[in-house]
Amino acid sequence: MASTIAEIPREVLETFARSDEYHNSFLLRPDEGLEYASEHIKENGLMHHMSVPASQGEFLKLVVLAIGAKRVLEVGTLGGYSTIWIGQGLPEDGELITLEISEVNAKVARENLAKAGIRNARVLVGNANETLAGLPTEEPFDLIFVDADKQSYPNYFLEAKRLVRKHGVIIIDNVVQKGRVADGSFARPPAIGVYPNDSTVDGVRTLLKLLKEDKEVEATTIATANEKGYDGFLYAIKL
Ligand SMILES: C[S@@+](CC[C@H](N)C(=O)[O-])C[C@H]1O[C@@H](n2cnc3c(N)ncnc32)[C@H](O)[C@@H]1O
Repeated sequence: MASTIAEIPREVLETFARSDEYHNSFLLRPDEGLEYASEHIKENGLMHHMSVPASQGEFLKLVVLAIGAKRVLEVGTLGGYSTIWIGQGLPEDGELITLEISEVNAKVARENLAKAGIRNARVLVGNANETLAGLPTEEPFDLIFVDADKQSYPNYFLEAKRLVRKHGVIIIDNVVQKGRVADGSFARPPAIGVYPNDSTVDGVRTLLKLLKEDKEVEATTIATANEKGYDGFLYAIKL
């Protein structure tokens, strides 16, 4: 049985993209560093479609500015596109740590960050599950942005909650996935018979179950419709 929710007609996707582009044309300023990064990510064969859309990058920067963040942690760097947006919101003495499993991606990200003039960012290479476990709680983060392998989301959330300050913000990307997360035909692994099996969906579902029981955070899902289709991110505050 194929999922019906996941299949968004092309005309609808085009409407999302057109609308996003229209709004961006009024709200986003051209930025050489970000434009260079997008191209450099493509030239190096990285999966550029995995970078956040520009409107979401601006949102991350706005959150950094709104909460006066000085220490930010990102899980999932790719080529550093979202890292640049976050870095642009940070003050001179701010600190940004971004975690990436791939040495190749990290190299491209470091080049992009240097070109964009983001000097206070460090890319730490390794499996984020292990890197996070080694980060101390003594210097908590103001904002943590999670955008890596979805099956690790439950652990990334628990680590983020441990490492973020009281009333700090945790943003977790791709929690809607074109509606697949809420689509019962995507079964928990191991899937059987005709049912599709998707561990990225399962990671988000487990995260949502954790949040339902968690009295230490307040959270909501912000759905997004843009050039990348229909998705959403989770916005949480540690109480
Ligand atoms: C969606 S991309 C990140 C996009 C980036 N935040 C942006 O918007 O520009 C996810 C990244 O997470 C990395 N990743 C996947 N599993 C990981 C893991 N276990 N530890 C650290 N990084 C991981 C991937 O290599 C990939 O570069």
